[in-house]
Amino acid sequence: MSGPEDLLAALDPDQRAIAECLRGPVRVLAGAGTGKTRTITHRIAYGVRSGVYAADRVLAVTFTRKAAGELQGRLRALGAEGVRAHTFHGAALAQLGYFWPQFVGGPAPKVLSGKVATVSQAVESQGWRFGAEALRDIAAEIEWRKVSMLSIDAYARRVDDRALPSGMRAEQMVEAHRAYERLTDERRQIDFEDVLILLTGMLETEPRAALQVRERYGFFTVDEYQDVSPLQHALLRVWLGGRDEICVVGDASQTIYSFAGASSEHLLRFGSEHPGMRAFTLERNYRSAPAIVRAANRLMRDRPGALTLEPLREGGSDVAPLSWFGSEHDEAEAVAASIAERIHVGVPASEIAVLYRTNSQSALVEEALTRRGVSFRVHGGQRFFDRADVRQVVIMMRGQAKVADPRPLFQIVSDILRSAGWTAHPPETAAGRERWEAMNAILGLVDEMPPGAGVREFADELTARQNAQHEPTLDAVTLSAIHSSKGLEWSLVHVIGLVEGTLPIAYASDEAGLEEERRLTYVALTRAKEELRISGSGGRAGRRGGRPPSRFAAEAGLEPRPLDAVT
Ligand SMILES: Nc1ncnc2c1ncn2[C@@H]1O[C@H](COP(=O)(O)OP(=O)(O)OP(=O)(O)O)[C@@H](O)[C@H]1O
Repeated sequence: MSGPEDLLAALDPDQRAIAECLRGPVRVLAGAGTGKTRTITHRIAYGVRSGVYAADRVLAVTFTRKAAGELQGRLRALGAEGVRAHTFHGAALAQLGYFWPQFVGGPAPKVLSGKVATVSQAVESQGWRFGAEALRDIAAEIEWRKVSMLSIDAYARRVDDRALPSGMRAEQMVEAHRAYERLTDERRQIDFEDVLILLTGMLETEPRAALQVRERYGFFTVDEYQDVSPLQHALLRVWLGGRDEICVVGDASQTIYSFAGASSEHLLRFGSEHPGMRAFTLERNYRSAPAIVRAANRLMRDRPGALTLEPLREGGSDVAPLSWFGSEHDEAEAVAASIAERIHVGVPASEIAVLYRTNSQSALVEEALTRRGVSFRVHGGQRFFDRADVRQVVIMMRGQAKVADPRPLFQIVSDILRSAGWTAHPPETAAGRERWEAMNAILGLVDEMPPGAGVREFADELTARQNAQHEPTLDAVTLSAIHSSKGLEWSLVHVIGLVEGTLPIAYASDEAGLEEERRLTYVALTRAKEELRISGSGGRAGRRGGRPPSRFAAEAGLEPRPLDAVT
């Protein structure tokens, strides 16, 4: 492998200055597509390979397992193997499991996979009945209280300012919180947020535990820092224990989890918490064609903390105005037809995404794509390496690695896939197709192996990817909620449902709510590299209606032309 300096050659001067600033505190304000992930991975790899960081003392933190997997994969590719990339939750869970037997005794309590079932029982124990939606709202409210670090009494003092499910009184909501906590205590269960709360408390009160963590981790990097919650922020502070070896990167315009307690204030006020801060800004956009960057800039113009992106790429066509349809059904059909046509002319399916505000919007597009035989993958569904068929193949590959096999790697791998049911031609059904694409993606990884690699190296690569949840690219169109698309990019992006009531969503009625919807739209638009298509429809499937186009289309300069509009 080349020397550490070569790593810097892949960066522009601004990015390079950040990579070379290896000691904290460092804050990077980076607009969409300006290479912030590239910059922080190179910075970490440069620090490791130049000997400033010991790889096993570096912790890179992100918000989703997918992002952590990506980060881990990119670091590995840059020769920073031993660095850990985790979500806050993943890192906290591992530490809690480690310290609990030492400082509390016995195994750590079981973590609930979700709250709604327990909330439902808690509500029932009070003799109340609420529908499924209200139960989800109560669970979300419990989450919000915990990530905001409010005790139930402190919450009770603020409950009057909170939006509650219809028919629910403020005292009932507070009592629901108490009943939920009683139930989980009795059952010795903890939830997602408790993991962070308990670990933070333990590190604050057990100096020996704090010392161990601080010895273990000396250098912290947090990606997407604009979405840090007060609870995550508190945990980060105890991890640091007064040290300044931290680099945070984020973009206030991409804060899309305020509803769940996140706040870009931590990013914007980082300097007052870390007075020696070295501040950097990245505004050159490498990702998107200029017309896409212009639309994104227009949408965010004059918003607090917004950066103005400078398009670096040249060419590309204009972004077409909002396509407006009579119904969601017609919109889904048109989007699927256009995608099928683009694939037909050679755009890889893996470079196409359909993004939407709420998960329920994907069903019509799924149907329309299935009818056209287009493979797709719903992002946020089952994780690649959790699929039973993929797990089986990984095990078979490890078994095969134990025997000396002189055949070329491609042949060995395709034979194993065949014995797991893979065929050279795709099956017709959607489920069969999904499985086929998964097998194909494994075969595709053979091409990424260095020349001369054998089945043992391949099995090791699969295992490393499995451990890091670093998924291969599937040859399929991605369907994703905008929230889950953060950090990702595709050549062609369709943003559907740009309609008042959907984006912005109906319940975002106050200023803060609308601004969050605007940022969500900004995240969606800035995922596109070459081509961005936006659409909406006046009527809901099966219903007549007259909802107008989203205000954000006009604000981005993409309002429907009068001729396109169907009223
Ligand atoms: N110096 C560079 N030279 C060439 N391409 C670059 C450079 N920096 C970034 N890019 C490209 O720009 C795109 C965006 O980079 P990256 O994914 O790191 O951005 P990001 O800032 O994390 O984006 P976002 O915040 O929107 O998710 C990628 O395709 C990346 O390869």
